[in-house]
Amino acid sequence: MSEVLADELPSGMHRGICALSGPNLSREIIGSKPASTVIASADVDAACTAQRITNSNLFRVYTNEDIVGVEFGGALKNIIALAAGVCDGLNYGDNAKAAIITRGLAEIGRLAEAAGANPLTLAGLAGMGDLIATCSSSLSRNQYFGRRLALGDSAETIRASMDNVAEGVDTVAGAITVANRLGIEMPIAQTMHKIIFESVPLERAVQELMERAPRPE
Ligand SMILES: NC(=O)C1=CN([C@@H]2O[C@H](COP(=O)(O)OP(=O)(O)OC[C@H]3O[C@@H](n4cnc5c(N)ncnc54)[C@H](O)[C@@H]3O)[C@@H](O)[C@H]2O)C=CC1
Ligand SMILES: O=C(CO)COP(=O)(O)O
Repeated sequence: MSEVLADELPSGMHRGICALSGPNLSREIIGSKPASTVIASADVDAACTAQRITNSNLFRVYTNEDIVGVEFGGALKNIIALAAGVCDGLNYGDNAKAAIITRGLAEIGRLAEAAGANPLTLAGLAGMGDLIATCSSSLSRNQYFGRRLALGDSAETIRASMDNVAEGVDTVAGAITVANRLGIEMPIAQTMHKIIFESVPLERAVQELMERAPRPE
């Protein structure tokens, strides 16, 4: 998103571009429940200004200079939330869900680092934090989409039935394109791509994920 803004805005405004991301399910925030987030910008002063404007006793805002890491964390976690929804919908249990979250974070980190992010950013609120919230919460639209896939609904049917956007669906294709370009393996994203865009039956796609050659963690 920051690249799109830079393309559209005059060059004098580029240094002020910030990205906000974190475990920020909007219904909880609207309900005045406490939350934390990250505002990232290559320009520390811009991030600090945005922090001053948005920080409150209910919304604790941290700054970060790694805008690439914050944006990749926010975008890619939606794909893993789709997979977490599939996992829940198939009643695979908590061990499988923890594996999806943890190995999901590993593949998000690989791609983000290859794109120039600091891997430590992905251990923070915009990475691990948002991943936990989105993969665990029944409020997540991406997780809901995954659960519906597991119930046998097609992506088109689910999309047509939703008022709002499960962003991970479109992000899957973009992430695979970037991953292929950078030579990064993203097995969970690739599995979601097979299920949503290649009509591979769900159980077969999951079996293929589990039957990949064993490797070090
Ligand atoms: N709702 C939430 O809890 C959270 C949302 N976000 C992110 O914030 C952003 C907005 O979220 P919401 O307002 O909840 O989503 P929403 O689904 O309610 O609204 C998205 C809006 O974008 C429009 N849109 C979709 N594709 C478009 C396109 N190609 N061109 C122009 N407009 C398009 C849709 O028509 C819709 O009005 C998303 O990126 C979402 O992932 C992040 C954290 C939490
Ligand atoms: O990004 C979110 C929480 O931080 C919201 O997740 P969904 O887009 O899946 O609802």
